[in-house]
Amino acid sequence: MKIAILPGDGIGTEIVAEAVKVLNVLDLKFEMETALVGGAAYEAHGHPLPESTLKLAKEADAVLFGAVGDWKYDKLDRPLRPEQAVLGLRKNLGLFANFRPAICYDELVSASSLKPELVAGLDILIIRELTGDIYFGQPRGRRTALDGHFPGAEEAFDTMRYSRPEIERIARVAFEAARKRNKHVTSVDKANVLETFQLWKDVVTEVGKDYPDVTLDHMYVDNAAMQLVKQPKFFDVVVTGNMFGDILSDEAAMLTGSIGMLPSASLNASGQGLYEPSHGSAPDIAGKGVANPLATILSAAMMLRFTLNQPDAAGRIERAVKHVLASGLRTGDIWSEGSTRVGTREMGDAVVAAITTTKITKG
Ligand SMILES: NC(=O)C1=CN([C@@H]2O[C@H](COP(=O)(O)OP(=O)(O)OC[C@H]3O[C@@H](n4cnc5c(N)ncnc54)[C@H](O)[C@@H]3O)[C@@H](O)[C@H]2O)C=CC1
Ligand SMILES: CC(C)CC(=O)C(=O)O
Ligand SMILES: [Mg+2]
Repeated sequence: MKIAILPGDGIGTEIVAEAVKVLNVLDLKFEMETALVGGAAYEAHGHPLPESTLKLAKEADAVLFGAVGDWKYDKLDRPLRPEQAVLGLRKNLGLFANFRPAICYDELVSASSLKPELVAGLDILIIRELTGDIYFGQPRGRRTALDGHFPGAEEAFDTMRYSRPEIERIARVAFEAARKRNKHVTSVDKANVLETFQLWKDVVTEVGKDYPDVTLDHMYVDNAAMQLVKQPKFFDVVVTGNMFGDILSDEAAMLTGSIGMLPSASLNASGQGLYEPSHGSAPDIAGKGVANPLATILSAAMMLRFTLNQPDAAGRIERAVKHVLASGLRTGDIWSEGSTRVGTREMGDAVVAAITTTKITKG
């Protein structure tokens, strides 16, 4: 089992180190190879996604990714910006299906931004299409406007687009996932305004006919943003496009206590995957040793379950995380009165200790 380790920038290096530490105590044989990506790769090689990093990612069974980006790269041309590395990996590896589970652990109900009764027992799966939409659509660029409100002015444009097969395959992923859960899919769109999402809604509805056992409803994205905080437990599986999924998953993170709790898996058609926390490089706290590593550690668990076929090991990590939370340890983002504040490394150490010294064994 070969894992490409791509820590990236900012807190990426701190949180990935903790996930690697956890993987190393599982008594499994991994070959791990680390490479630069994002701003770190730009500094060293002049490109955020060097050929050697891409090759490593393609050849590995799975990629464990931290995060990329920093405000200091804001003035770089877009193709050289660190964020292009993660977009490039997603596109090159064909990672079209992004799973972002938003689970509110019992111990973190009080850390949620919502009232306890709204989030206790919360378990939502956001399935975000990851290789299409306005993030990848062509054409895009800058030009002098020929029409519109200000002809002659400089303008910028991006293109939102989805093809029928792209929608169909992500819809199937969502319905299949719902079958293993509470058999409820909410497709989030903006079909009242956008042609792209009218097609989205039509195709999801058609695919839904193959899944009569799954309840399908459709919701406009503005309403979905509201319902997520009004009655989050209405949702089971949410399927949506790249941009709406990006935004809604950060919102859903706060229902679980923190963006530092939201793992993710990005899979291609052959089950190869890139695993990363849903958050970014958090330049505001980078280097301080305070970032929450649990989203990355839980992403490593997803990697073991989804790609490396090690469900027992994945379960051990997940139970260890619960054990650590139950013992009262909290990084700053999930801290509340009465709990014990720890840093990134102590949190990783505690998960390792829970795996190695407590009764969190196989099975
Ligand atoms: N997949 C990736 O590599 C992503 C990269 N980015 C990039 O990251 C950089 C920063 O972006 P932001 O908008 O600030 O989003 P961010 O997700 O990095 O941070 C947003 C807020 O959440 C906090 N936060 C994030 N992760 C945390 C953790 N594990 N523990 C505790 N607090 C945490 C940060 O301190 C910050 O206050 C930008 O360059 C952005 O483009 C953003 C999202 C994803
Ligand atoms: C570079 C961004 C699209 C990454 C991001 O915000 C995400 O994947 O959640
Ligand atoms: Mg995001």
